[in-house]
Amino acid sequence: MAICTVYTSHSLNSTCSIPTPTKTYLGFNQKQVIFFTTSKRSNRRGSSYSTEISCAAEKTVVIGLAADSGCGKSTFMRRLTSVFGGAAEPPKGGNPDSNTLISDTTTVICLDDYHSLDRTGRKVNKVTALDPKANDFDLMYEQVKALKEGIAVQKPIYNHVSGLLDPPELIKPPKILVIEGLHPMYDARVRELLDFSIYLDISNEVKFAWKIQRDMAERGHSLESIKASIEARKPDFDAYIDPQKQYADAVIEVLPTTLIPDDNEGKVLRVRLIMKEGVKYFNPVYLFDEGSTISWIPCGRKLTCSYPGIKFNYGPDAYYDNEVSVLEMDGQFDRLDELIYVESHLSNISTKFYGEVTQQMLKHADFPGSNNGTGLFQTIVGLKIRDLYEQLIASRTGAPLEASKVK
Ligand SMILES: Nc1ncnc2c1ncn2[C@@H]1O[C@H](COP(=O)(O)OP(=O)(O)OP(=O)(O)O)[C@@H](O)[C@H]1O
Ligand SMILES: O=C(CO)[C@H](O)[C@H](O)COP(=O)(O)O
Repeated sequence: MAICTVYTSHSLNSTCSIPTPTKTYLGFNQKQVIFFTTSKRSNRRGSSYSTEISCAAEKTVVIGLAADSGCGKSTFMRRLTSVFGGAAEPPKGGNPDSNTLISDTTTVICLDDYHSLDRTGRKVNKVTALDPKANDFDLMYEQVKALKEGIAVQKPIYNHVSGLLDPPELIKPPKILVIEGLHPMYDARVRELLDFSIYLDISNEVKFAWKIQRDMAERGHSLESIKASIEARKPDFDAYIDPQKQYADAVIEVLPTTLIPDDNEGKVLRVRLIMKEGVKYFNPVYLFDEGSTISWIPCGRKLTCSYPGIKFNYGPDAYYDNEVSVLEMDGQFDRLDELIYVESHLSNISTKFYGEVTQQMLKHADFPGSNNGTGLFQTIVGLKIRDLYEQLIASRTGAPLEASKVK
């Protein structure tokens, strides 16, 4: 049983399309839809959005994932949705260029959809997509808030193929809403709505290597144009995107290896999982002994390590003004099945059975980063998010948590 709020018809105003609750009842079934209505308002592009009202009892859990373009958000999302099971697909029968991915449990929306200026508009106004002036944070806030409260929204679509703003698509409140893109933690109001936040912090050297790999090899761009595009984005990236990492509950930092002196290939990576202490329902992962400082080279008899080997570090640290735990992996795995050896030395990884991390990594061995810390830490963060979701839901319904967790 849960508390449901009944919404009745309401007068519209120009800034808010969410009706005012009038009565609160105790004891409705969690999923019961109490009332349905439609509200309309105009946005600055002249479209109208309708709002569907459902019972707000089972509130959506909202996760924010921030990173620059081409920094592995889609790959991370594929790992995350896989942890929850079921395939993630674009809305059925909708715009073929939709950026949304829906699975049984999760809906991933791309914040590019809140660009208020299309490609031409940005060119005319001489702003990049990273500039807040090119994005509608009021609408982002209203819609994420509505979804969190169990209210469906008509979300705009930014079409990356045409560079235009397409007609909106209906997004229903999922169990877990992931908002991924350039600015999930930029606007304080949106930030407040997040139950958990992640920042993918890819160093310039590595970003460049990944961009070359994708945009040169797969999209036929020239080296000069890739360099120019990174340089053109850098000032706005530094001003508006990078500072968001201070707010993240978990940061996955990707740096060049230190195992190969003066490495400039960017293939072997040093990856750091920076986990904020004191976040409700999130217990940082640790290696061997919680709170200690550990350095571990696991290349003994149980793990095949070719040059330059693998090195783990773990320990407490400070990040911005926050107390954090940092787990670091430098190097790459030769054999993914042997990851179980590393997994068995990690604690608080929120698996439901022994070897679940290794199983997930083997399942997606073809995803970028599966042989190094990017894949490992993305998988672990996915499991932590599942755990956080289950704890949050249990706390709301008062149901006991299942006792099947291994770690
Ligand atoms: N962990 C990784 N290791 C190596 N390369 C990676 C990794 N993650 C991503 N890449 C490279 O970066 C490219 C972009 O990855 P992905 O599509 O996941 O990023 P994105 O942030 O969603 O990009 P965009 O915002 O441009 O759609 C991949 O095609 C791949 O070449
Ligand atoms: O930083 C980005 C987010 O992924 C894109 O550059 C932005 O969305 C603009 O997209 P496009 O280049 O397709 O017009």
